Amino acid sequence: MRAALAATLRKAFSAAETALRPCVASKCLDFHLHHCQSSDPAEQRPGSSILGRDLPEIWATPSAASPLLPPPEPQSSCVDEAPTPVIIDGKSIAEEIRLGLSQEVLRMKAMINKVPGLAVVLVGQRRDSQAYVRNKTKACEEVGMRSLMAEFPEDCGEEDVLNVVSDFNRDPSVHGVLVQLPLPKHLDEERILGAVSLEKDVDGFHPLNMGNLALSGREPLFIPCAAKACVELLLRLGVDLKSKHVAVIGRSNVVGLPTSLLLQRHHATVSVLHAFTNNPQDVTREADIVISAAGVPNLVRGHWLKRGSVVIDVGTNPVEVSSSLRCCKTYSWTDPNSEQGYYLQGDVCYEEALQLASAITPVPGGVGPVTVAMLLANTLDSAKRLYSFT
Ligand SMILES: Nc1nc(=O)c2c([nH]1)NC[C@@H]1CN(c3ccc(C(=O)N[C@@H](CCC(=O)O)C(=O)O)cc3)C=[N+]21
Repeated sequence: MRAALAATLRKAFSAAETALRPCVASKCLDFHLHHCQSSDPAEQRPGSSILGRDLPEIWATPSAASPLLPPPEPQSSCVDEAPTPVIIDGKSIAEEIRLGLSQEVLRMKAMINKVPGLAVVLVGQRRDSQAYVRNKTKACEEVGMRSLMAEFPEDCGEEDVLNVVSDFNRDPSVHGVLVQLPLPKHLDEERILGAVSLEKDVDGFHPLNMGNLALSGREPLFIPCAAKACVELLLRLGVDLKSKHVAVIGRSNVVGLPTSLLLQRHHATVSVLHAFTNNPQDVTREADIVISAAGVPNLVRGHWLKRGSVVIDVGTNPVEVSSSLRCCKTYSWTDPNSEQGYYLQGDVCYEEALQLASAITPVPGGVGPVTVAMLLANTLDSAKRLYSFT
């Protein structure tokens, strides 16, 4: 498996059109701490992490001799075949991350006899939420963590949910509390998310964690899992985010907003597109990297993409099997969800994007599994912080 991953990464280095610097696939244990080593000594400071390096904000002043207008881009006339894109294998990357986590869990158990615990609160009967929560609890058990779950019917009262959140906050065996979103309309999401203890907010959705992610020089206790997954995948691909133009489609609290903030901490140039953006395709066509988290199946079409761009599809849209939305994607009858009456469709029209992208995440099997791995990583970090275990 490791050899296959290394081969994938080697392929990524040669295929990605973006300026790639040599980077060794990070070893399991330090997977979310240290990434590419730069040849620039100024960039080799300790603390280089998923949060990005702190760099001084110094604007380059154009010299008097420099022309007012940049020279025109050389018009490429080549009509040669597009190179085969790298399909980013989120499933095996997540597996590798989980392997590192399970080793850390074992070490913690052996040294201090503690095991990280994650508590999930699920309200209602949404089939997709049930499937995600199942994935989370299964992944927890796989790495030797404890998982707890509180389930409520769709029509439960707000106080019931708040009570269980505060029970989990007080439970010393719980290090992470996650309230699965979306909540039914009658529940006050803000109030419920705000009730999760800051130290156990492994989703990173607490306003203080989100605020600290936005403010330079500050460190949140937790970074939202999907944002972390996107950046982790890009770093593993060897993409140097500094000065890359990234178009983030969507500005949700769960994905779009934290992803755009985390990318800025990596000194990427970020355009955030949303439902009120005019001609979003004009912006995405200019982007080196497109990250879509709009929740709209097939929103991103081939003509939205620049050739050689990296495409990260965070959309996991459950589409009813009977629906006619299957315009681009070859429907897979082997998808386990098809038995449940729906299958997962990304935001990106995959077949069209394959013709243009240098690297792309599939749905399923792309960002999703890595997001779950990041949740486990946050839970482990939380337990480590509580016990001052290094
Ligand atoms: N409090 C909260 N935190 C979240 O992080 C959160 C949330 N609520 N609500 C919904 C979104 C969505 N999300 C996914 C996580 C994993 C997969 C995942 O594992 N997907 C698999 C397939 C899943 C399946 O088998 O159905 C894949 O893409 O391969 C998908 C989506 C987390 N979210």
